[in-house]
Amino acid sequence: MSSPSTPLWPAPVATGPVRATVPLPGSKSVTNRALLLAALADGPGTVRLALRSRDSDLMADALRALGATMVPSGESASSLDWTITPGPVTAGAHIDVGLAGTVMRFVPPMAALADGEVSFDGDPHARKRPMGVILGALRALGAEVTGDALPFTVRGPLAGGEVTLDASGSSQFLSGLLLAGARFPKGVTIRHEGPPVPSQPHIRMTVQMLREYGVRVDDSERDVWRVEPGPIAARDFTVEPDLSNAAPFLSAAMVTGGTVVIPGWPDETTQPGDQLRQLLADMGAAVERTPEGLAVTGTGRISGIEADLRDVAELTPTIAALAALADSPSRISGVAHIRGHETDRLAALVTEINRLGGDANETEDGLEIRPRPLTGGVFRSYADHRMATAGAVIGLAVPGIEVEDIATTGKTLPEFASMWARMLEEDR
Ligand SMILES: O=C(O)C1=C[C@@H](OP(=O)(O)O)[C@@H](O)[C@H](O)C1
Ligand SMILES: C=C(OP(=O)(O)O)C(=O)O
Repeated sequence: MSSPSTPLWPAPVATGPVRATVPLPGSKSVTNRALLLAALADGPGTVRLALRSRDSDLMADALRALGATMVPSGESASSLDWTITPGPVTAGAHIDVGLAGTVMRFVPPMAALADGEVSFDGDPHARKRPMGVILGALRALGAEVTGDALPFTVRGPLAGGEVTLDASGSSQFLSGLLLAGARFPKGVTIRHEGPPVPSQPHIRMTVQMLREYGVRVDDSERDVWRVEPGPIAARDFTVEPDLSNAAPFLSAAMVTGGTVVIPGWPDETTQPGDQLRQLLADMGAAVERTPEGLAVTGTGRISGIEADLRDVAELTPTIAALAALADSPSRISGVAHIRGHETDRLAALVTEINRLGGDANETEDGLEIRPRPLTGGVFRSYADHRMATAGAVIGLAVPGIEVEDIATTGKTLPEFASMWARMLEEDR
């Protein structure tokens, strides 16, 4: 059970319909791509409104260790601007990836540009996250790599060229190779062979951002991506709000029958969190773009959902939390690979929902969740930010929920607990 090192957070129960406007800091996925592209660019550039969180700090530290000069300015609790001056990618560093998929999958291909060894390790659970596919690809492209999981070392330089891999375990295997690929002497051509690649919007995010940084990318053939060798153009880049982190706040509107507005919701975006507009509507919310931002209004009743979440896998914990509070059964499919996320999310969600008296089970590639009254108790987070926020969502409606280690939300949203409290106090 819990120990003093993982304190319990009494999840606040909503006393009425939530009415709040919740500005969100920058997207983790966009921030960490932009920082890396800026560090590989052909001159100094800026990344504005970057997320400030554990995952983005780890990325900044890694880029510094590999030779980039990273100067922060305009810092607030959860946001800052970076001025980044690239340098030659240097060997000899040890990189701590924490539990960040974007650091453990995006940085090794960049490290393979160095003329010498770079070593990697991370949190205990990071050693369990799948790495073999991308490390095998780096070997095939000419780098020397020890190990198939963390800890490992990468020794470049590599030539680049063509590689075939199975990215069904994580879209990040593709994104990592594509992001640094323009700097490989031969560029990179990646052919995916295997079951469908998850989190496709994140691959589109990678391709679009590469193009915005002046890189030529051909994604015209299904399951094949080609990045031409050439410079990455330095630029001034501004990060969008994190739409996946909007999920628990918008869920609060659904659970309490209130309204939550997220300012700055982009008209067009590659972020998978944009699909919350449809998913929450399917579960019974009214979703509206207003001049103030995206407004989600709930009725207090939540409909169960049948959804393939393969493209938006990182939303699964929040959707499962809503499903546990719904008045009809839910079936979530397409997300077998989230067993390799921050924790085995399918096992964790079933264990925690059922511990509260719920009725959930794993399927081969997802979850089934049937309505049942829940009771208070400990909701474990497994060092997973999205498990912690899922517990907070359930706690709005179920008295006595105590979320273990709410500070783990610092992975992508260090201010979560105070933002949650402010949302519940606010009355627009
Ligand atoms: O590239 C990215 O920024 C991400 C890709 C996805 O990974 P998977 O493809 O492993 O699901 C997503 O779940 C993760 O939160 C962020
Ligand atoms: C899967 C996630 O993160 P990571 O970038 O560590 O893979 C997530 O944020 O839900």
